[in-house]
Amino acid sequence: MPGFGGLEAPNGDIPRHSKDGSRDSRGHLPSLMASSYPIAIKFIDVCYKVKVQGTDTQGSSIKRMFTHGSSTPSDQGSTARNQEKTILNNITGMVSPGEMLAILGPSGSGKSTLLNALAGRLRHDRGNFSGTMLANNRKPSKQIAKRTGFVAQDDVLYPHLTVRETLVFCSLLRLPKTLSTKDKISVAESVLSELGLSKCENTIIGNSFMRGISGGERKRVSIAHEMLINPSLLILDEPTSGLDSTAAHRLVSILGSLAQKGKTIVTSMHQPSSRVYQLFDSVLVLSEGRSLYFGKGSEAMGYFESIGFSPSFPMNPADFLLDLANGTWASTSSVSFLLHELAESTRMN
Ligand SMILES: Nc1ncnc2c1ncn2[C@@H]1O[C@H](COP(=O)(O)OP(=O)(O)OP(=O)(O)O)[C@@H](O)[C@H]1O
Repeated sequence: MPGFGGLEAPNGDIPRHSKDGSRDSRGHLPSLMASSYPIAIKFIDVCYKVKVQGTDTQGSSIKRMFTHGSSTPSDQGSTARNQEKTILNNITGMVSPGEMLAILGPSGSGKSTLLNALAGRLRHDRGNFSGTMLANNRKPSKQIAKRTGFVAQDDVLYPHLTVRETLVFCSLLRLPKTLSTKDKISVAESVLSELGLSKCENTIIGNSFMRGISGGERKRVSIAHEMLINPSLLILDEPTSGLDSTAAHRLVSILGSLAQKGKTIVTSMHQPSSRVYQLFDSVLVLSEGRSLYFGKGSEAMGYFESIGFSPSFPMNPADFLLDLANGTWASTSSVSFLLHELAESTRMN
């Protein structure tokens, strides 16, 4: 298990790009990919509940639509009432600089909600958030938010621009005025090559009507877009969705190399291959908003075996964990049974 100590942030507000655009002894801009401000994240007992509207009689609101509001005898007495839905239920974990944490779980298990919570993007007016969220052992500040890059599931890119134009345009808009135009362009070029986009730099982004770059390249452009501001914490929601396993492996390898440069990477993933799974330092497995496992990816199978859950033939660990989270692994492995076993083993340790 990763230690819970976390790195202390350096004192003061260290700029991500030096304000005067100063260069090192060889005349280069400061390294863009190395993190000058490491961020360690801890989240403890995170809960998120939302109010959803329910009715006493199932389907009565739909029936009312078809009967133009006139109530049927069976509807009489049914009233709309607010029910509370728990989307995240006591989720605890941490990730340090230099590490990649993968959040795994079936569709609807709460992965995106947790990522939004970690990025400070949860709408508090839409739900009730509780728990502790710490960045470098303190309440996340605005400085942390500025150093956080978020790559959403659905990217928004201009289809008519080429890859290079996209990144240069974004660099000119997002980087500080104190950097010269030439330096901003060189930042864009450096990110472009770091993410392996040089081959397609002059191809348009495209969309469903105009053929452009491939799906994998598109995902890398979205990541590059965030990398321009040299974030210390990079959060990605399903960056490999729609990619084949080779492209997914390539993309996650790039994320791994960013982590090795001191960045903190948190990513959700739907169905990683075993090759991709090996690249994760730690994994958090969610099932219906509850945590089934948090720890080193390499120790997950051994852990489940120790409490009586192991596949009868060699399996991709990610597939096995997803089967557990879905409750489809074996007849006795319903999620509630598994959670009961986990609770028992925690109580005994
Ligand atoms: N504001 C909200 N109001 C009501 N339900 C919500 C709200 N936000 C999320 N949910 C529900 O919470 C559950 C978790 O959603 P979330 O998007 O976090 O899941 P996910 O694991 O990321 O799913 P996917 O892999 O399909 O993207 C879903 O059932 C979703 O419908």
